[in-house]
Amino acid sequence: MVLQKYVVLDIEGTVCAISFVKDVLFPYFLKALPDILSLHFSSSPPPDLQLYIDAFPPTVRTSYDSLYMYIRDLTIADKKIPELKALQGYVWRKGYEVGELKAPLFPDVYKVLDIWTGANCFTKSKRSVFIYSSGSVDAQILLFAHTEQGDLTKGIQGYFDTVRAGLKTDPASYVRITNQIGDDVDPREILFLSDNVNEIVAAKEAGWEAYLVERPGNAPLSEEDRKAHKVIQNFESLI
Ligand SMILES: CSCCC(=O)C(=O)COP(=O)(O)O
Repeated sequence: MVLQKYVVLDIEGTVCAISFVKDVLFPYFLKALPDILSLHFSSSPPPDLQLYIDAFPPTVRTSYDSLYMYIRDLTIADKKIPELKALQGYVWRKGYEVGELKAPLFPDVYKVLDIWTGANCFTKSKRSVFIYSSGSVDAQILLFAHTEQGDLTKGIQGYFDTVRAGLKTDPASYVRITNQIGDDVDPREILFLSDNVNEIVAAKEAGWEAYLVERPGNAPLSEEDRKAHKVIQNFESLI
């Protein structure tokens, strides 16, 4: 039996409700988008914004309307593509910094993160915690820095997104993360928690231990999923 010294957490549907992303973060982004694009097409666009916009295909960057519709449609379809995720993080930064956005993590997440990584944690309970999400690394750090219970980033050892690691449904991404966590890390020492069964399957193929997380508001799990994978409803069952 191998002890899982490392825990890798998905975000949406695992540490916070899907509704925070779909009903709060995405609408915030869509509301800000017209102003952001007007700024980009103005006579003095901010240079940092230019970099984010330049990542979109040249054919859609030709006018405000085509770029607006392209980005809006990608957001509504919840496309997990890096240029969209990077721009979303850019827009959410202001929302978090002015206090308009705060991430409501599930109560057990705060409690268990403290047990795993807090200053008072016993050696036996200690875990190194990492995040792996389709949201950009910048957006992940913002979220954990602005939770309803304050800044949790001190307890998190590292962040992975699809740019750093690859697609979450590809076993090779989990192999890349294993190597980035440390040269001598045995994949069996890593526990992955996610609400997405395809991600759990990919992580297991890379040799990780992986549990499905069932939270209120998530898509229902099939009987087959429940038979094939360990399912948890609360991180407290891990301590
Ligand atoms: C941390 S960014 C907000 C969530 C997000 O944009 C997203 O795509 C969530 O993806 P996940 O892989 O965490 O389900």
